[in-house]
Amino acid sequence: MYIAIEGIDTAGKSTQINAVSQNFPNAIVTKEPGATDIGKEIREMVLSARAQSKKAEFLLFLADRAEHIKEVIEPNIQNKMIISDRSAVSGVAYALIQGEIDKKDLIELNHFATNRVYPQKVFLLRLTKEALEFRLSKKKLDGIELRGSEYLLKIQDAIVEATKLLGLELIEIDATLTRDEITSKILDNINRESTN
Ligand SMILES: Nc1ncnc2c1ncn2[C@@H]1O[C@H](COP(=O)(O)OP(=O)(O)OP(=O)(O)O)[C@@H](O)[C@H]1O
Ligand SMILES: Cc1cn([C@H]2C[C@H](O)[C@@H](COP(=O)(O)O)O2)c(=O)[nH]c1=O
Repeated sequence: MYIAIEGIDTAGKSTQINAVSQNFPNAIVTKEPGATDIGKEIREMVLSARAQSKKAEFLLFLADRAEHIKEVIEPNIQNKMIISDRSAVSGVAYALIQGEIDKKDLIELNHFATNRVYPQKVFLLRLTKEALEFRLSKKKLDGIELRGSEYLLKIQDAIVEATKLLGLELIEIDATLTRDEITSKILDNINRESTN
């Protein structure tokens, strides 16, 4: 099974991936951007937010995604549990908010990059404005986080739209619950699927 943990910056994705993966010792734990050699270089470029063109930024994320699908997802999707920190859903959501690329093109370009290989389940960790601002205040912000909480909250809504546009299953979880409560909700959902 290929699952993606989605959410805006500081929603608790890494925390949950660490906890959930303890229950799947053979799982492939991966992320976008930056899981492959080329992806690591792309990650540095995009997080410094140097691209003047939003289209260039989108295409860099898409190049990272194509490499990730080819190197990490496709070789493992048949027989391994894959747990990914972000996915094409983030790609579509961030680009929806930029507004420079037509929705239909966004989806088609992602189909092209991914060979239509997508997560079977997308878990969205949903933050409140207060919790987001508190968590941002506790860390050194990268170029994208410096765009601010209003921007990130729009992305959170766009994640829901992106999941629908891609036709994927979305499970929303309140990211202000305790770490253990969130982990249990994710595991219950995954296990419910595998016993059906
Ligand atoms: N359920 C929770 N309750 C309170 N704090 C939490 C919870 N989950 C994570 N945190 C804290 O919030 C901060 C961000 O968590 P984490 O790094 O897991 O988020 P992230 O979504 O991976 O962030 P980013 O996208 O910025 O890398 C950390 O300080 C973490 O300890
Ligand atoms: C996949 C993807 C990501 N982003 C943004 C989202 C975050 O601000 C960063 C990634 O940082 P993280 O610490 O790994 O969460 O990149 C984006 O704008 N477009 C994308 O396709």
